Amino acid sequence: MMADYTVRDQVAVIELDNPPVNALGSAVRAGIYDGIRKADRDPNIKAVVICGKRGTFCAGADIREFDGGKNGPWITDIGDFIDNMKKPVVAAIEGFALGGGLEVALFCHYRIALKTVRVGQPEVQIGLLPGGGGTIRLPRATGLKNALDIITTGNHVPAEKAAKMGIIDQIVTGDIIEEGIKFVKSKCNIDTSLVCLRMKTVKYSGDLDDISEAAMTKVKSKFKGAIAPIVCVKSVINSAKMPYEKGIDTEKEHFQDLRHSSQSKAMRYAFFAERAITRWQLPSGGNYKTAKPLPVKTSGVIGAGTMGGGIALCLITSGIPCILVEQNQQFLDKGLEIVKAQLMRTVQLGKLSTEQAKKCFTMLKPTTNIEDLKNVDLVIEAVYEDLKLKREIFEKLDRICKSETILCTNTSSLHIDSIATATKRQSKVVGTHFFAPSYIMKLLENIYGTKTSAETVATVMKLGKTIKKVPVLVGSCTGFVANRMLKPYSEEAQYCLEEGSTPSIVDTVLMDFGMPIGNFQVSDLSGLDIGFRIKREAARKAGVELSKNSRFFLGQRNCGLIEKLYEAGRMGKKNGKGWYKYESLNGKPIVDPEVTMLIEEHCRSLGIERRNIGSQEILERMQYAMINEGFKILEEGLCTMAEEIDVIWIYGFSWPKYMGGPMYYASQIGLKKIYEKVCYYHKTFPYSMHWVPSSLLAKLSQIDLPLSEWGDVAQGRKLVNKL
Ligand SMILES: CCCCCCC[C@H](O)CC(=O)SCCNC(=O)CCNC(=O)[C@H](O)C(C)(C)COP(=O)([O-])OP(=O)([O-])OC[C@H]1O[C@@H](n2cnc3c(N)ncnc32)[C@H](O)[C@@H]1OP(=O)([O-])[O-]
Ligand SMILES: NC(=O)c1ccc[n+]([C@@H]2O[C@H](COP(=O)([O-])OP(=O)(O)OC[C@H]3O[C@@H](n4cnc5c(N)ncnc54)[C@H](O)[C@@H]3O)[C@@H](O)[C@H]2O)c1
Repeated sequence: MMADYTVRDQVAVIELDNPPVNALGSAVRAGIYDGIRKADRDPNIKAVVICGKRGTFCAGADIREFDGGKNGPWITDIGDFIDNMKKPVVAAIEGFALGGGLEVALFCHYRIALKTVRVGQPEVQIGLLPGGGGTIRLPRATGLKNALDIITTGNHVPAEKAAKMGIIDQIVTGDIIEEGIKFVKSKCNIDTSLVCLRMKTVKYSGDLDDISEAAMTKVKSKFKGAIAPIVCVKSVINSAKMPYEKGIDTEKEHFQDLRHSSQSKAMRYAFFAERAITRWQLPSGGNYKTAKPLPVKTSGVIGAGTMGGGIALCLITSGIPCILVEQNQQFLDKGLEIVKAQLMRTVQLGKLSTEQAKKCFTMLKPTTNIEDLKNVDLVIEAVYEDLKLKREIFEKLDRICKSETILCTNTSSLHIDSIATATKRQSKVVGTHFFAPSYIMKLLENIYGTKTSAETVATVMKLGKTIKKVPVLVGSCTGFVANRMLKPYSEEAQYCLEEGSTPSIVDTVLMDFGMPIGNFQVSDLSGLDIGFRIKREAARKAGVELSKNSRFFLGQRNCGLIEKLYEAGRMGKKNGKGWYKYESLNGKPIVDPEVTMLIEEHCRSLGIERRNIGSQEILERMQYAMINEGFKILEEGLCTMAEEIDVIWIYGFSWPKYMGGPMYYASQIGLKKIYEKVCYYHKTFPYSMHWVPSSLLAKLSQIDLPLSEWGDVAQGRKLVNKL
């Protein structure tokens, strides 16, 4: 049994024991169920304490069991039994009480917790609803409003707040089991039916239908396309509408439906993918197990522009003092204003108090003297994307900084070695690629160079977690993984325009698929000048003319629309006109007939016949081109597992988690079909290199292997028979 049963001072102590987080698998549920029945039967037992081993109560149901058919008692059987017990039962909580863990605690007559505890119902984040009575009992403990908020967001609630909300009865200090025993013994003479949540009514104010409608509207706009939040709202509302038993039965039906839904399966995949990517390894052999991160107690950021200011903010809000270096006072003042404004916004959103924000700001030391960085543990460079400038800065840093300092670059495209070779400490140079807006976006693409040490990688992987990002380790190539995959995706979008589509049609197709924002809206946000400059730089490097009227550029298919829009002064949202027009800086994109005319004129001048392109074709071309690139990335060993690519798309480009990421999506469509389509488009568009089929994709399309093994095949760790 995975729950220990001991007796102390006439109190039965049931300790959940399932490493590492006491997940509530079938054996644990059986252990609790047997334990409470044993305690109830035993006349020498006066009360029961339920708690967890290893400093934590329980992180909920064992997610790995959801795909299989393991049985054991249903979780609410435990609740039904406790509800009828005369002996008081207390949940003594330390660490986490999440999902089914909180539900077990809500079955108990009382809940006590250490101050450091966090409780929550995070099921919605894996496409589920609380299926162990959470949607019916939590509203009875804390009222409808709080329960709706906790259950539809999945956010953790700290113990003291949970106590104010009525979820926790008492905050305690000291040994949690001792405290539990002391607490529950003081309740032995109480009529348990009076404190049992089943017997309580759900508190709310206003009209139930209005509350339901408002909650539905909120989740539909906040979690577009996701089913689970909608079902969560329905079930929580049921707690006030239906008798207890009916609410519980309906909740169980909803839970089973969601458990088998494609959305929940994808989100469960994403949950484990996020954890799998922490087990990184370098081609040179170092890995997450053997390498020890260096402490980062102080930091520096160079460049307080779009990215640097946000990066500095990530550091200081995580308690790491930061020296922010700019080239002159004017740029520094401008950068500081942006940092201040972002901090204010954080306060407005309730994420930091004014005092906390003030304290953070004191951790920022602005300067125009790069020499001030001499003693910091780690520096992140975020100056213009200019190799010569970056090399100069790294050469300087190498001279100035203590020998242990790790030097990071936020370059979005340059090879790490091309920067690292400016120093005599290549093992300590690494890419830390943040995504705009750098304070908000969760992805941190960490890039190793040929000589980057495992210790350096371990340090930036740990730093990523410390600053609340999702760090993913990748190898170095032009654009790294995220931007390299984005390129064919965006290029196909532009080709669709010149073949007959429009920005709003393409964007609508993508948003209907589940992307929060379309390709051309993103392009307007980043600024069309960026795309234009990248092409101009490529042309300069190759020593050729950038010709907007040529259908070929560097031997490949070319679409000159960006150049034409740029030339027409359309920079994107920043000047109110790009692929769309905007009435204000915060305005919504509006279809602009001028752009439609510009596209049509572009086609006329190049003799391109326009046609109707269906949404399926738009989706396939953008996504399959990018997925094909993903397989090439795996093949080249720049990622070691397909999960890394999916996490990059979820956190870098907001790919809907309920679709699992592009590689997972490919696995659901079937690699045979993807490969055939890639071959078809390659034949149709022979001048787009991104349609050259990946040989790994070709190989995998002939065998049926789970996604978790694609990286092994790519790297030769798993040999597959030649077909
Ligand atoms: C069929 C019968 C159903 C009964 C009905 C149940 C109804 C219920 O309402 C449904 C649920 O509870 S749904 C559940 C609702 N609960 C949640 O969604 C909570 C999910 N968990 C979390 O949010 C985080 O893990 C914590 C915040 C707990 C710890 O964070 P941290 O300190 O950064 O640690 P970390 O790195 O994150 O995890 C360490 C290791 O533990 C692993 N593992 C963790 N939880 C697991 C689980 N529930 N399961 C399995 N494994 C779980 C994790 O994979 C990793 O191992 P790996 O080998 O490396 O992959
Ligand atoms: N903007 C994005 O969306 C984005 C996303 C990811 C990565 N990046 C990368 O981040 C880096 C910075 O980009 P950005 O958009 O923040 O640029 P930016 O132009 O907004 O900011 C660059 C800043 O660097 C400062 N700077 C230039 N030379 C300096 C020097 N010698 N010493 C100190 N400061 C100096 C400039 O004054 C400017 O404030 C680039 O490498 C870019 O490729 C940008």
